[in-house]
Amino acid sequence: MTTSKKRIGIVGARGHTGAELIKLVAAHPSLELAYVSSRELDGQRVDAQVSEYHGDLRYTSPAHDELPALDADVVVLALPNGKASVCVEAFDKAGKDPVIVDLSADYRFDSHWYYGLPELTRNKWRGEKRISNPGCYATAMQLSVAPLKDVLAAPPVCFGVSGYSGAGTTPSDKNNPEKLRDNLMPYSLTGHMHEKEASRHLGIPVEFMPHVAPHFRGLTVTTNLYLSRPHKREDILALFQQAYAGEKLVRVLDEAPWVSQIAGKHHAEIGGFAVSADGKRVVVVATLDNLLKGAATQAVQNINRVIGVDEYASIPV
Ligand SMILES: NC(=O)C1=CN([C@@H]2O[C@H](COP(=O)(O)OP(=O)(O)OC[C@H]3O[C@@H](n4cnc5c(N)ncnc54)[C@H](OP(=O)(O)O)[C@@H]3O)[C@@H](O)[C@H]2O)C=CC1
Ligand SMILES: CC(=O)N[C@@H](CCC(=O)OP(=O)(O)O)C(=O)O
Repeated sequence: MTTSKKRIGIVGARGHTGAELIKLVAAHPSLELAYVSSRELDGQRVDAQVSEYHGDLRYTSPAHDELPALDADVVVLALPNGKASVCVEAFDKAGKDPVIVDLSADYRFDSHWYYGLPELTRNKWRGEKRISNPGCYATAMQLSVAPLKDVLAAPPVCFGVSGYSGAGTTPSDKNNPEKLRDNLMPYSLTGHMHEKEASRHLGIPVEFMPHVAPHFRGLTVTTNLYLSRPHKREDILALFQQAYAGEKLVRVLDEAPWVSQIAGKHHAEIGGFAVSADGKRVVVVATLDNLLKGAATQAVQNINRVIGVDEYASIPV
C-alpha cells in the first residue's frame, strides 16, 4: 500500500523541543517520522523515550553530510544555536531541497527564509521551503505588542520569566534546579537575541529583560507600553480581540494569565490590559508554553501550511 504521508526527519530529537515534535508527529494524519537523530540516544527505541510514539523507529546519529540521503520531505533542525548552517549547506551541496524548519535563532535574521509566526506573518509566506521558527519569548513579545504598534510613544519594555526547559538540556546555571530553587535568575538584561528578533520583525525597537524561574515549562512576558494618546481599557481590549479574532492559538483574556495554566497547552494567552489613570500607559501580560507555541506547535503550524494541510492538523485546539 502506498502512503500519502510526508516523511519528516528531526535532527536533534533528544532535546525538549524534539521530544514535543515527536509527539505531534505521532498524532499527525499527514506526517510520519522518517528519522530522528541524537548522538546520545543512538540505537535506542523512540517509544522508550516518547510513549506517545508507537512504532519500531530508533534514534540514529547521521553526520550532517549524510542527512540529504535520508530522503525526508520535511527536515526540522532542533539543534543548539549555531549548528544549523552545516546541515543546510549539506542539503544545498547535495542538490536536495526538502522543507527545512529551523528551530534555532540562526536564520531569524535572514530575509531569504520565511519567519513563521503565523498569526502575524501568515500573509507574508511566498511559498518558501525554508522556515525560521520564532523564539519563545520573541513570540510572546510580538503577540503582545503588534496590536498597539501604531499608537506607541516609546519602545515597549518587556519583562520575561521562563521555565528552565527554555534553557535546553546542555547543563548550565539556567537549567540547574538546585541553583534555581527559591530563586529568580536574571540574565542577558540588554541585547538578548529575542530583543533583536522581536525588534526586527515588529519593525520597532523593543526592550527585553529575561529571567529564569524554578518551574519547568511555560513563560510569562509582562510588557509596559506607553501610548501616544489616551486609551480606554475597553478600546485596548477591543484592539486585541480584533487582532486575534478567529485565531485558534491566541486567546485574549480579560484577566492577566497565569503561567501555571499554560504548561502543556498549545496556545498563547494575552490579558491584563491594566491602564494607567491618564490612559497613556498599558500593561499587557502574555503566557505560552515555550516548548509548544514557543517552539514545536509553532513549527507544526508552519509545516502544515507548507505541505498544504489544515494549519492546525495534529494540534489540539
Ligand atoms: N527549549 C525551548 O523552550 C526552545 C528552544 N528553541 C530552540 O530550539 C533548539 C533546540 O532546543 P532544545 O530542544 O531546548 O535543546 P536541547 O538542548 O534540549 O536539545 C538539543 C538537541 O541537539 C542535539 N545536540 C546538542 N549539541 C549538538 C551538537 N553539537 N551537534 C549536534 N547535535 C547536538 C542534542 O542531542 P544529542 O546531544 O543526543 O545529539 C539534542 O537533541 C535550540 O536552537 C533552541 O534555541 C526555540 C524555542 C524554544
Ligand atoms: C530560559 C532560556 O534560557 N531561554 C532561552 C530561549 C529559548 C529559545 O527560544 O531559544 P532560541 O532563541 O535560542 O531558539 C534563552 O534565553 O536563550
